[in-house]
Amino acid sequence: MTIAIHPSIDRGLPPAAPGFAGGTLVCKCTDHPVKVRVDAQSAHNHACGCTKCWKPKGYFFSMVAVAPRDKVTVVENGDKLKIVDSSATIQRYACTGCGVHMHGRIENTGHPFYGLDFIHTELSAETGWSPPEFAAFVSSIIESGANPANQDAVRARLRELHLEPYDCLSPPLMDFIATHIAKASGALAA
Ligand SMILES: N[C@@H](CCC(=O)N[C@@H](CSCO)C(=O)NCC(=O)O)C(=O)O
Ligand SMILES: [Zn+2]
Ligand SMILES: [Zn+2]
Repeated sequence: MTIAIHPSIDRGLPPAAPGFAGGTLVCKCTDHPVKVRVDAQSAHNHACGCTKCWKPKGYFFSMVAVAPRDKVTVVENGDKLKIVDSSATIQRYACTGCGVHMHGRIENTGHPFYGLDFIHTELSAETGWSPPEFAAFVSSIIESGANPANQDAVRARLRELHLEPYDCLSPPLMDFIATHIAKASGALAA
């Protein structure tokens, strides 16, 4: 049996559409859904196995990307949103009706990813978003209850999907984070 990763990823996603400029994320509530407009193409889309990112019920991976925070606007029913954990680096705004995370925001201006909001493009009806490029925090699915004995098979399935598995973020993103930290500490010239 094929290992399930994430419904949209298992189904297969189209490539990014040239010139694609965003869409509207809609939560799962049938009544008064929360809507968030993203006026930009997504970047760094990835499958994330961490315990914190929102994922569809029954799956161990989320699909999460980033977009500039000034391009992410709550347009309808924002009163239903609540921050899941205000002490987390990424403040995830979840719908109190259905539990879906609509966007995650970093308020620490010194953070390497400050200025970017985390979004789940599967919540949008538009097609053309950038598809996932890699799989992050794969070992972390064990923290959500995945059987450690299946990890080889999970990584093999991710590779089959052309999503190279990592246990943190991808090497370019980890290098970006380290470079930011080195410049802030003075280890590298700013
Ligand atoms: N093993 C932990 C890892 C959690 C973690 O560090 N998650 C990353 C990636 S989230 C999107 O890629 C992160 O940056 N977290 C910051 C935050 O969540 O505020 C676990 O699984 O919980
Ligand atoms: Zn909702
Ligand atoms: Zn995550």
